[in-house]
Amino acid sequence: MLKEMTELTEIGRVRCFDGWQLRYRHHSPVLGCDMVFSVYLPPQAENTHLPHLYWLSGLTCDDQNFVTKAGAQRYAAEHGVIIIAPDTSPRGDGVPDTEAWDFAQGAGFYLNATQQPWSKNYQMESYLLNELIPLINETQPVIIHKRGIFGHSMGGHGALTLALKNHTLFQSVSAFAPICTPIHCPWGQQAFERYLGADQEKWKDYDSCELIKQHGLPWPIRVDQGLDDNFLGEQLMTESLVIACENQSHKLTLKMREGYDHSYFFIASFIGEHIAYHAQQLEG
Ligand SMILES: N[C@@H](CCC(=O)N[C@@H](CS)C(=O)NCC(=O)O)C(=O)O
Repeated sequence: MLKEMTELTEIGRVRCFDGWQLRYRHHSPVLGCDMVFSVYLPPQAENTHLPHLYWLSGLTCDDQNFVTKAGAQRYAAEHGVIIIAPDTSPRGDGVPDTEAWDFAQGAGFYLNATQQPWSKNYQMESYLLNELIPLINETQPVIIHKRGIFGHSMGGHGALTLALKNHTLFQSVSAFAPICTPIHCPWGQQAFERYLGADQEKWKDYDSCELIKQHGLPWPIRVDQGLDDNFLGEQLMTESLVIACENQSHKLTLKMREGYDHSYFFIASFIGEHIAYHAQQLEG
């Protein structure tokens, strides 16, 4: 198993801000398919191990949306942080899929499915925690106790829930336009019903607002949200996160950004602030 995990094939290497934007393929025993992920190594990585961030993307994305649109490399080079961008679901002909753009391939919701036919492959939570993180620790120049996580929309939900459940594994978290309470919005309800089944009690383990009720994080949550985001009211429900944090006296730094929508133009506008935020949180 370990040997299988370490067999990485480099499929991309591009110079970027004096570092390298890399892309790898590997077989994932956890997901039962081949997976692709990207790693940005800033120039400092030539000589030393560095703090690192996992970026989780949103619906319809693979690793390339963030790599090509967010403009993160400039700031990662400035602050000396490595960024790992995984895919958003298992992939390939052998993996069950649907016609819908917001369910199945491209929409793994960073959970472990329990229902057929999804449970065989849709194990993104285990993939990230038990396979990709050990693989990165083994193969990239990362400081293993300086690990942050951030993401967008479905990936914001993933970042928040994974951080809330693993606050010794991660030391910082932030999100752009996260799905704050998937158990209450159409995207989440559709996905959780099919991945996790009808018992809504089981859904709570993947809902940031529920997890904040159960236990908070020892460090703040940082969120940016565009006020012109078409998904804000029906799908993202930022207000629920505000209330959950207020009720638990949990520190939330929320920036509502006037005029910004849900796109990567919004992410690109504030990615520098998020990377600086994580770099500071991971300092010391
Ligand atoms: N149906 C639209 C909406 C989905 C959407 O906005 N997806 C966000 C994440 S929830 C995204 O990052 N899309 C890819 C991109 O903008 O590159 C699409 O296919 O892009």
